[in-house]
Amino acid sequence: MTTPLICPSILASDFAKLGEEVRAITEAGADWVHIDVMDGHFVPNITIGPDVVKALRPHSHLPFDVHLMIAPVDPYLEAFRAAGADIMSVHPESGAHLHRTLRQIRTLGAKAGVVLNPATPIEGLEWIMDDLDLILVMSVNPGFGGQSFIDDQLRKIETIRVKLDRVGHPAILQVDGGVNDKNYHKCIAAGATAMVAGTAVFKGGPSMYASNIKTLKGL
Ligand SMILES: O=C(CO)[C@H](O)[C@H](O)COP(=O)(O)O
Ligand SMILES: [Fe+2]
Repeated sequence: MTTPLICPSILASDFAKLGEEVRAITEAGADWVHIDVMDGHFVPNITIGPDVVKALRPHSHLPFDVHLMIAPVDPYLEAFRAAGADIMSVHPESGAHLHRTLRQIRTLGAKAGVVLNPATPIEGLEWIMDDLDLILVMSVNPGFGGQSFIDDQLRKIETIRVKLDRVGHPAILQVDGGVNDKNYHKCIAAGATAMVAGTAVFKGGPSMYASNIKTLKGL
């Protein structure tokens, strides 16, 4: 079994100390920094904009994995890329032309990800495979941290894993929402290669980050 990438979601960090928190997870062995961008319209919560991403950029050399939960998303891609986003993941529901959006992300020099909500079917993936670096399966409905993992989504991960392997597609298969020390191994067994975790990484404060990350890696 391969060791998954751990992508702590800073949504669960102390927002009064964001720079410190990003440095702390970087030193604790995180692979990517997952940044949840919410607009209070596509999802019922408001979080981080490009200026905050830009301010955080000097605090870590790790890839910034920016999960865009905003609609429309297209007008903001350039700003997030300029602010330091390395991976930008979008929901099909956040714009009329997903294919164009994914191409635009790559044209900007970032890796392109598509995010599937719990109710979003996987059938549409077939037509965007050539334009994808990452597929993110949401194991909660997006909008908030600290929700419970929806077990059904393991079947979605498994199905996508089979499809990727069948054609040798190199996309990263990421899971986001409610990932913890009780279910991480199920995500890995289903074929996920990257796991987002907010609550499970930040619980216990900075002295726990390294051991929390190690646990999720199965080490
Ligand atoms: O995209 C998200 C919510 O929309 C977050 O990345 C996710 O909820 C992570 O937090 P937790 O691990 O606490 O569930
Ligand atoms: Fe997320």
